[in-house]
Amino acid sequence: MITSTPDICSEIYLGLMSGTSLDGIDVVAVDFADAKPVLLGSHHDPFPAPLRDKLYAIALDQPLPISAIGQATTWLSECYSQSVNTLCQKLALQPQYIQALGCHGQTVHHHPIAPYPFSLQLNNPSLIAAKTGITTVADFRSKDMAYGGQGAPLVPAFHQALFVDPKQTVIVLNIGGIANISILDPHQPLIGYDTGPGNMLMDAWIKQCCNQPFDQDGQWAEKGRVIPELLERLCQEPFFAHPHPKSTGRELFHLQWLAQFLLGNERAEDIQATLLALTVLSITQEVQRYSPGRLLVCGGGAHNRALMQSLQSTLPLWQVLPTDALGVSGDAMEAMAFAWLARQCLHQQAGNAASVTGASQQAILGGIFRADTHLSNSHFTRQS
Ligand SMILES: Nc1ncnc2c1ncn2[C@@H]1O[C@H](COP(=O)(O)OP(=O)(O)OP(=O)(O)O)[C@@H](O)[C@H]1O
Ligand SMILES: CC(=O)N[C@H]1[C@@H]2OC[C@@H](O2)[C@@H](O)[C@@H]1O[C@H](C)C(=O)O
Repeated sequence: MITSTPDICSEIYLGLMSGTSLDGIDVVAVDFADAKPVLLGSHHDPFPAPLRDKLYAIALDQPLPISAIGQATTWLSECYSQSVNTLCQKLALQPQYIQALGCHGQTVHHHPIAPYPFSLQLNNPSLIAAKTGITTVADFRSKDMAYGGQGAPLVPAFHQALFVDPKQTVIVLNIGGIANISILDPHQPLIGYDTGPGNMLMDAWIKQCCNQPFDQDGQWAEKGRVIPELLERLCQEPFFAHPHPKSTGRELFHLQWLAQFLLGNERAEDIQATLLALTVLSITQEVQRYSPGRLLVCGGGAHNRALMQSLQSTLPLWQVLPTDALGVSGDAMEAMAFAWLARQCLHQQAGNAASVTGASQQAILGGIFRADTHLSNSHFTRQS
């Protein structure tokens, strides 16, 4: 809870992220008045199951009428607005005290290397501005791609602002649906890239085999044994050997991708153990390229005990810690980054790190969709 009412010149921004895991909506309120951003509060809403199914179908290219995509976008944006309004009510925060909301949208397709590259996030920021009364910043990836960048990952610059340490290498590892790393070497330009699957394949496999949304603490994976030949086949995927800058998504790492490597006689829990090993190996082979220091883990995968133990035992020279140990919530990290990116946009500062995405230059990211609360006759009341 906020203990005092902020003044109208506040530095309070909201950030909203719904990531590639498709588990739901994270919204945060952040105060940037001091050198270190302060998380004022957060809220999570799972997606309604039928919306989640629609978003999956769109992301997996299942045949759907275009109207279904339009409707899903409106539905999703109504859910986003509801989550924002719930957080504001929880914190007793009025829209006029909030500078802006940074709303990432829902990635359904990401094709940074293509004849006409694009990264598609479903989002209706005009609707969100209308329903929340908060100026909404959206479409963060397109400008970076217009300059030839990958459009992802965008969080490394925020990781750098939070965690750079003049005395040692710090790598920030986000384990969401996809895993990505930010390499914070005090003597080198910022680097960051996606390493491959985070939880995405493990989630999909346990959903198919056990109808569970995810493998709690990696317990099911721990019941299985890694199949070395399968792991080796999975590691042949060219994405893993590709040099950075690079980024990926559900369009590459899905169950059909996995199916092509299966012989059909494997035990289901052994496959899960092998998928966990793939996540660990694809991360650690990248981390080991850099001089040892601290590996700070955020995203939902930081809750997976088996995954965290395997990371630490594979990287004995590294200190593996959740970012929470340094006072920054790993569950709120990505949404906080989009609050920061919204602020960068309003302050006309760069949001991308060209050394990360490969863009030809830094750029102000995002489009601004203004709230209408200052217009006459708009006694703004939030709509649900
Ligand atoms: N206790 C737990 N044990 C194992 N896995 C967990 C646990 N808690 C969360 N997870 C994993 O974290 C996932 C959600 O992570 P997160 O919210 O970081 O994803 P995201 O924001 O969608 O991803 P991305 O970073 O790709 O955008 C869940 O789908 C699940 O796989
Ligand atoms: C296209 C897209 O949505 N990519 C996500 C995804 O989820 C994790 C990883 O892949 C990262 O590259 C990115 O998200 C974070 C927020 C980023 O841009 O840094």
